[in-house]
Amino acid sequence: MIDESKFDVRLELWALRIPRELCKVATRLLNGHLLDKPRVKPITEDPTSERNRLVILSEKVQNSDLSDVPEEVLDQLKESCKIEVVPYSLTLGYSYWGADHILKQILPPGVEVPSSFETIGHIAHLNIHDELLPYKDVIAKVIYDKNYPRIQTVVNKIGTITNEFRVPKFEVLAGKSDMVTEVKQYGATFKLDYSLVYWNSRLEHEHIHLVSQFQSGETICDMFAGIGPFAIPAAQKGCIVYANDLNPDSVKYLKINAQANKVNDRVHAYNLDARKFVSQLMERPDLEISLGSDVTMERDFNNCGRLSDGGEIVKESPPVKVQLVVDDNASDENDATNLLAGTVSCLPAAKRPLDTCKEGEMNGSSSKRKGNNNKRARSPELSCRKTWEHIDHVVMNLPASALQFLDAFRGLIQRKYWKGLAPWIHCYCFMRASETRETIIAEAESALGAASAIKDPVFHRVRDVAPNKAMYCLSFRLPEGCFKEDLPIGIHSTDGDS
Ligand SMILES: C[S@@+](CC[C@H](N)C(=O)[O-])C[C@H]1O[C@@H](n2cnc3c(N)ncnc32)[C@H](O)[C@@H]1O
Repeated sequence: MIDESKFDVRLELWALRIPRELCKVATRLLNGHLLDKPRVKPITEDPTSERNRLVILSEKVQNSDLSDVPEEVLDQLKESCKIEVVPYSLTLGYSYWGADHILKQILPPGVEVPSSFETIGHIAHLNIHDELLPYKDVIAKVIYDKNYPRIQTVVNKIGTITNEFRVPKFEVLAGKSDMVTEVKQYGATFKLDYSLVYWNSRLEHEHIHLVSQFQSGETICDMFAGIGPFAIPAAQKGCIVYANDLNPDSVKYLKINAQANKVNDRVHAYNLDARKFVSQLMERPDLEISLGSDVTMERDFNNCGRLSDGGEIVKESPPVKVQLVVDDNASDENDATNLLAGTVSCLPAAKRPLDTCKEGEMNGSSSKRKGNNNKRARSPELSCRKTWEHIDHVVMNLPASALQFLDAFRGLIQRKYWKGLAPWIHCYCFMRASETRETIIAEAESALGAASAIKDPVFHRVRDVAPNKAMYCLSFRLPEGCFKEDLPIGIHSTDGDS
């Protein structure tokens, strides 16, 4: 498909034939007059003799009398050996040139050369503009050739993302059709199927920036967790994370990743709509049963269900409404399955309130621990979370609509059960040129309910996503006005009451 010989550039140069033991001396003396091309060594074998080497001179040395090299340099060289000047031909071919150079020659003049791409493990993700689509195969081939073996699959995004899982459609343009890959971020490993789940390598700094605000031992609720780029590092830091995603494939990989990073006893995975998830997590159950053993009880999960082997959500019946005390000891196996199956072990309700579950007691101080997180002993305190009593941080990374999901918090928390400060909400959103911080806050407050003024909001610019559109994170403490007792009569959470 590519005629590689078209990229050959032949250079006619001069070289010095010298005894091989003088290579070092010659290189030092001829500094500034040697061939200077990336990835090409200026000293090479002499095809006529084992005992000699050829020292290739720069293109600036144009004559065999070496008149372009200062006389004192030549004199010093001549003191060491007899100098023989020989012609030297060098061909810089397809394998020599970078993708940018080759694509510039292939593509029409004036177009932007698409030689950069997002890397997801072994996959290169291109967004080829319409005008360059006729060249998509050759572009992919060049990018593949120039980045192999690091890159083994080159894909192009087709159309715009329309599905709720935020997963683009891709066509594989070069290399193997394997979309399951592995990404490393700040010491964590993430396995994912890029054709089935959301992933954005450009958010790496943001993931770690947000997690840096969490303290070991805190409870985190991640409403749109994906495959776990907030959840896993937070758990590695010593947090207990309740992580949810509507996409069953994301939950599948979230659990795989929790296991692979040895934090599966700290990450509890759910496959629910985010509104239902927070309401089930933060609303106090009707009836508290504390049996002091692992007696299995059923719980009303309303319209949610468990993950079947095929990944669909299976509805359970009959519903029995009891308190959910999360069985963290079951988390090694499969949290989503345990919880969503409607069968949970009712462990002893926390013997101590949450705020006594301190870092050092919980896990031997994971943040200070060197090396692998899994070396800590499993602690019974991992089971002590009552999420309707306290959650420290809620992460909402679905920028296109997370603000609207804030309505899930209306009247959700009951002050009489809640312990400590209201949770921090970290709500990602887009801000267009026509919008301001004030309009974003107004939208958030409207979703939270009329009585809920957001105090001391913190805006953090994440990245520009288009010329007139930036991604932000709006952080604030859930306003007091959202507590059930303070809600004006008639305003309720949209999903928590079902
Ligand atoms: C922008 S991605 C962010 C994922 C992850 N936090 C990250 O940073 O990679 C948004 C995620 O929300 C999930 N999602 C979309 N709608 C949802 C809903 N109604 N409830 C729960 N999750 C949802 C998608 O499947 C997707 O994984």
